[in-house]
Amino acid sequence: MSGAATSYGLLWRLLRVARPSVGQLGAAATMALVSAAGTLCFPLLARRVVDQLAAGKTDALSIGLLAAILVGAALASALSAYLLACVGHGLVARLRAMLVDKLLKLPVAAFDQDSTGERVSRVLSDCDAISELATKQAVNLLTGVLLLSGSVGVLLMLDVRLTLTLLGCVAGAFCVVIPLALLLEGLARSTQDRTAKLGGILTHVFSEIRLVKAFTAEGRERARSAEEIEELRRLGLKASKINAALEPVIGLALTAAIIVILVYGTGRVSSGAISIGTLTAFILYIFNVAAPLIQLTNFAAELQKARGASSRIGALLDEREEEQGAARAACDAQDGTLEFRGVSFAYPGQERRVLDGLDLAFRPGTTTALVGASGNGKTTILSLIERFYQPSEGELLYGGVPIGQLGLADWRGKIGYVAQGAPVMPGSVRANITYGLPGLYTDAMVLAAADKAGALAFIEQMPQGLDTLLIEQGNNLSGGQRQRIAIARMFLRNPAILILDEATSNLDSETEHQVKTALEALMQGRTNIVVAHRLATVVHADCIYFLEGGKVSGAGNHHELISSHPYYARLVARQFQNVSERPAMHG
Ligand SMILES: Nc1ncnc2c1ncn2[C@@H]1O[C@H](COP(=O)(O)OP(=O)(O)OP(=O)(O)O)[C@@H](O)[C@H]1O
Repeated sequence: MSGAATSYGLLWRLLRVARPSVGQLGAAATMALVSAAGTLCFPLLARRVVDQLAAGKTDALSIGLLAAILVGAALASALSAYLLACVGHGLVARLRAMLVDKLLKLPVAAFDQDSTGERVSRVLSDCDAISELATKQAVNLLTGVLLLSGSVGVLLMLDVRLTLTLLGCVAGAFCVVIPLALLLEGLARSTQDRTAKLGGILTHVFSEIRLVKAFTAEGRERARSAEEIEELRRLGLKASKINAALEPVIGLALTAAIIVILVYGTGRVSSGAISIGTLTAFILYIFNVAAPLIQLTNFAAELQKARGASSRIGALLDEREEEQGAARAACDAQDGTLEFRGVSFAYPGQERRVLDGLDLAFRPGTTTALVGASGNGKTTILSLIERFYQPSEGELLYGGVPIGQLGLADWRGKIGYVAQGAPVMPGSVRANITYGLPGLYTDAMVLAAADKAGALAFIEQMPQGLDTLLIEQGNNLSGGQRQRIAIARMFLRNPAILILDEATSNLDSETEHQVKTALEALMQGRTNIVVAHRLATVVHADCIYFLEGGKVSGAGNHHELISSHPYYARLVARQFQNVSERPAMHG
């Protein structure tokens, strides 16, 4: 299939799934046709009235009819515009909801690219282009064709020579106008792309504003945006130049057409070939011919825009979704050992293996620690457990069943992950503690969980307690408070597999003790996986995996590793001698 056919096919596919209301669209088209018919009749009636006036007669009925047609056409046009807006807004809303749904179903890997934010906002605004084409432009095409063919038909009946003169004038004018209009459309598209790019850059900058300010990188960011802003200025200026030229060109062309028709037409009136009313009708029909031609030019431009938009949306809709797995439920924690068997992994699009033939076992009722210098794949192991990525080789088994065969939601429901940064979502403290949990929780249950996590005291001190709103990224909470909210969530979630990414690293010693006690209670009977940055955290683990270069270079409990793994023994000696040497782990 050719590229053009594919993009038209995509456009059609999107229109079908967005289901514009056929009833409303039909009513809008009918109203637009009524308005076009009124516009078409108006010059003919005006001709009659003018001829009557020229003959010294006044016909109240004709004048009344003329006024009624004018008002009726205007009302029908307004109603059509309103109905089209209704259809358009509904269509955009459905397309956007569909895209958001799709985005939520994409795997984590789809969001690893740098331009994700820009792509998402671009695609969401692309919906407008599809809606514009399906509603306003489709009806414009219909009325445009009707008005143009109707007008030309009527004019030919009135006077063939004058009609050909008129068409020649209008065609000449459009030879200049159409290229300018298409150029303008291209510029509008480039402007949209650049605006989306600038939006992407600024979203990044402001979500990491602390980093920018801490490193006094305002100048660098200003320069980065300045490039886009300058390009937008250049595009805007170009568009303004064309716009500035376009209006006078259209004005001049129409005036020239009127003059030609007047000069030529007056001669025809003098010779008695046509009446003065017919000449008036001709002048009025100039607009009936010019307006649809402008509409058709717009339609061509909007069609190009919608094709571009639909190919971007189509590409997103065709992206592979996260595998949901079979409906098979995961087994219970008691018999569910989580195993990595010969697991290797390279991030999508990269050759380097971050994990290389790993064999790991995480047993129920035990705590397993992952230890290793920074960048050795600890977080990657957690991502594979969460099924954010698929292993390149080997498999993960739970209770002997490959985890890919388990229902994804069921599987993730078994895991509780307390991430290092403990991100929070915008919303109340209550909404954050119960985030993603099915069922209803009473305040008493939420507060009991907060109490166990050592979060009760600071929640009670907040102005609205559980109803206090946490702003974006939880900036009105300290790191330790965010972590305790995340831990409280775990108490309610009650997961079979508990992943702690050094969950107590952000707490002061008093709270740390409190949370550790609570965590110990929480960890009872679960499969606990701890990513440790401080060796003190792993001393009591049942098993420690020491990761180096994507492989396990040592496994065993603390004492076993001290005797079998010289590097581990050296780190322990150094860290327990001098706590300040902790960063050695992050070598
Ligand atoms: N989304 C990604 N795309 C490509 N490479 C990645 C991605 N995430 C991590 N990596 C790379 O994979 C390697 C392992 O990263 P990982 O985050 O698993 O290490 P880590 O042991 O958890 O480090 P740390 O202790 O600093 O958190 C690193 O070299 C990192 O650059």
